[in-house]
Amino acid sequence: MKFVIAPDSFKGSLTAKQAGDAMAIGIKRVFLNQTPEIKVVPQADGGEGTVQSLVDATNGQMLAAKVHDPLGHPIMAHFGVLGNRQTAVIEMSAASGLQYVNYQTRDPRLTSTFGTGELILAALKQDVKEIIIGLGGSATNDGGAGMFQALGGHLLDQRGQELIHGGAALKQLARIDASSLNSRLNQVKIKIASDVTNPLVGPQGASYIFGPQKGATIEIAEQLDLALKHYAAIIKQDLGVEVANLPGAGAAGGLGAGLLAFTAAKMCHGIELVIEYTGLKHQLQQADVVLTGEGKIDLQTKFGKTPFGVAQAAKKLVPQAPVIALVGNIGPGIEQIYQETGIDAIFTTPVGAKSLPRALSEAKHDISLTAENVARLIKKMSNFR
Ligand SMILES: O=C(O)[C@H](O)CO
Repeated sequence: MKFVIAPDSFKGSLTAKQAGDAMAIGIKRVFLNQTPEIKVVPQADGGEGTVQSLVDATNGQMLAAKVHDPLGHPIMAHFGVLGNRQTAVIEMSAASGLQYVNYQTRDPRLTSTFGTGELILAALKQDVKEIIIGLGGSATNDGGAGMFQALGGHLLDQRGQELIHGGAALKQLARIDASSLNSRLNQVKIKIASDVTNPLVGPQGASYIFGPQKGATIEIAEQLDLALKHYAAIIKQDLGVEVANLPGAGAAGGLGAGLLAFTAAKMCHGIELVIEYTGLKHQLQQADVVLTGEGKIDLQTKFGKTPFGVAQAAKKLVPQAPVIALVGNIGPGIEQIYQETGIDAIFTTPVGAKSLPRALSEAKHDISLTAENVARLIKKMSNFR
């Protein structure tokens, strides 16, 4: 019997690999003497945990770089180099994420993706041939302007002065000078693993939809949207690239647009990239049971989150194998999840009623126990066949 275990991380408690290993422990307890084949293939969808999952799944390496946070303070941020040594993987939030600001300091008019550009420079120094950049969880709304400046580009106002950092300053942009952009950028492929498909501007754009979680009031969101519209117009004028309405351009405060405008980046679905780079499809061959999971499953899952991607791949390759999701919590819309994702059964893992901190600290034990129960059922059922 072959089990393929391909979960996302359980945010706040376990990495995807730790969650997968916990499931494997539970299964082994049941199939003690039969040594089933168990493949743990950690997954992610481009959001938080993507670097760790890809590094774990490929026996890669985590590296640290000194960069600047969204407000310009020096920090150490991590990125990964995959086992093939050809591919670097970055989460923009490692340098420019919401975790670096608080209620008092958050201000998307001022925060910058400069640190993400510095992380890209650190990845370029590793002599890789491609860079995967995960977008999402940002504290920024600068359209990737800071990233461009860190990479050697210049954003100039009417007087030829460099723009200061932050989304609000984009309103002053008069000219883009990409002549001194780091030349290594032309030699690498850049793939964007985006968490959303929103455009850069307009009612569904970066400022109105994601600005509020970064501290924007309605007035500030309006100001930032106008600044991004102006930025997109200058990008079109100087570089001939139309970014305003591209799907995903509004991800991570418009960093999607910046990457598409200033580099030859390709926009991809996060989970599809991760499935490809972790070799999940190969591992799924001959699988009898597929286990996946995440911290919370809900309606958003069907918009490309990890269990959805895993279930879709499994249904194509091994349609007879049940796909079972072990999750920390189930949100609304479970019927739709069953109908539209290909997941056959969902089990919550916390054992008994407990507080969130306890559920998080006991996650490993509880996930093993739930996997053990699933395995007991599978074993019994397989005896009937
Ligand atoms: O960072 C953000 O703005 C959101 O996660 C959407 O990408």
